[in-house]
Amino acid sequence: MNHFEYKNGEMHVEGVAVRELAERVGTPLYLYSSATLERHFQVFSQALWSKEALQSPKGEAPLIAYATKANSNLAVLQTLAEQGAGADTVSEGEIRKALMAGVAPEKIVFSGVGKTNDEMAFALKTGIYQINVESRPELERLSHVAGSLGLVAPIVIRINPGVGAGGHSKITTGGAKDKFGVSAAEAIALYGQAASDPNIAPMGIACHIGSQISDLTPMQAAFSKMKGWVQELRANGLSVERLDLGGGLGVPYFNQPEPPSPADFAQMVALTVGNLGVRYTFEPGRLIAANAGILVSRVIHVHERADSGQKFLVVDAAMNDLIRPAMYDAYHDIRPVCEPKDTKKGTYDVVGPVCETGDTFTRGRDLPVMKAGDLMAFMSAGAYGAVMGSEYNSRPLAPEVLVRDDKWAVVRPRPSYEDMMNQEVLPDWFRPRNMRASA
Ligand SMILES: Cc1ncc(COP(=O)(O)O)c(C=O)c1O
Ligand SMILES: N[C@@H](CCCC[NH3+])C(=O)O
Repeated sequence: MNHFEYKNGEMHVEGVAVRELAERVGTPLYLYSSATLERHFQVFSQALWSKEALQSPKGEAPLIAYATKANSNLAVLQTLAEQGAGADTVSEGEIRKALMAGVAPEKIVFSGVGKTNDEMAFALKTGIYQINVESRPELERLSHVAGSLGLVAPIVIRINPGVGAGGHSKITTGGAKDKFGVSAAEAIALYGQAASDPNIAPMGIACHIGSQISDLTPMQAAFSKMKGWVQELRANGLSVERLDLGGGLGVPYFNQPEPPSPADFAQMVALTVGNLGVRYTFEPGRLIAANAGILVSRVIHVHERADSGQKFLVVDAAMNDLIRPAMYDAYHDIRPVCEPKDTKKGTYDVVGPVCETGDTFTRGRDLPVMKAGDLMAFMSAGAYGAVMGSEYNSRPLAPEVLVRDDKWAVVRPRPSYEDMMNQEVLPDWFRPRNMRASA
């Protein structure tokens, strides 16, 4: 069931008309469907939870740690926490948000190549499930931090399997030259070192090879290498209780290769690494959030070049609201909020007001004919949308609205210009003496 549908010619999110929300809250704005978030989490989790080969020896189901970075709005996190989601986090801020949303510490994973000592200390004191260690200096610092707190750090070591995959080179993480994780040989040496360190409890290994992966082949290749390394560690007399296989499964962005379903993914995982005597962790982000959200924008005007006839649809959303097209040449389907009666199409470059040519959502796209004031939606914008927003060009961050059935709530308001500027004022004492208010 799709929760973004046209009813009486108008796009609705669940039971709420998008036009009405745009009028009440103003544009640009992000809209999320609770039902879609819940459904995506359940479909993915059930696919993995239903596989007997993926139960741990103690009978635990895999931990599904939602990759908070995809959309860390607290209301979104809370919605997912209520479904049983854990959280894959990459900063103290994300750990704090996950906790505030009600995710239990024992369901929180902390990844990232540059955790600071303070962040490590916070994670340890919180008692999270595991820290995914990505390098030797990190392991050494973690040992020191844990020792000084009198705590033992539960870790897995992130291996860079040398198999990169994903929708763009900037989001491929498992290639041998990518910054994430250590080589298998180094991981095996580090694991041994960790096992003899009283401040560290090595629990297993982790990998995550990229994002927007539309083919199971590279995942299968990486996972089967991971299985080999679990066996190698055990052959060295080391205990391995956990295997974290990351996230990365792609979503159907309109006009792109259809990615494998969660059921196909679960089947591949069970066949490749099932029954390994470990507890599994998965870290889906985009899969849960991307198609649960849209960015709604209004056409400011249509600029038609007099000489060439090139038409620019100038809209009030910009690259500061949704950076994916500028950063990864990403494709987002664009739909009118109100279905036009006329089936005529126009060919448009859709651009925002920001002073960069990169602030172009698409070039030469055939869309229904649009005019100033019309509303349109960038589809599949629930993941890596609002979270990557900035105030570039002094534009306030777009507000976020969560819908459930026929109810809605602003779950992050648009900041006022005063809020935006309050922090940036030059203190009086800093100014030349003769220019101070007190002078
Ligand atoms: C370690 C880790 N886990 C999970 C994810 C989530 O990826 P995705 O949103 O593609 O599922 C990422 C992002 O690529 C990541 O770096
Ligand atoms: N921000 C990226 C995904 C990054 C994945 C996180 N490691 C995107 O919008 O596609």
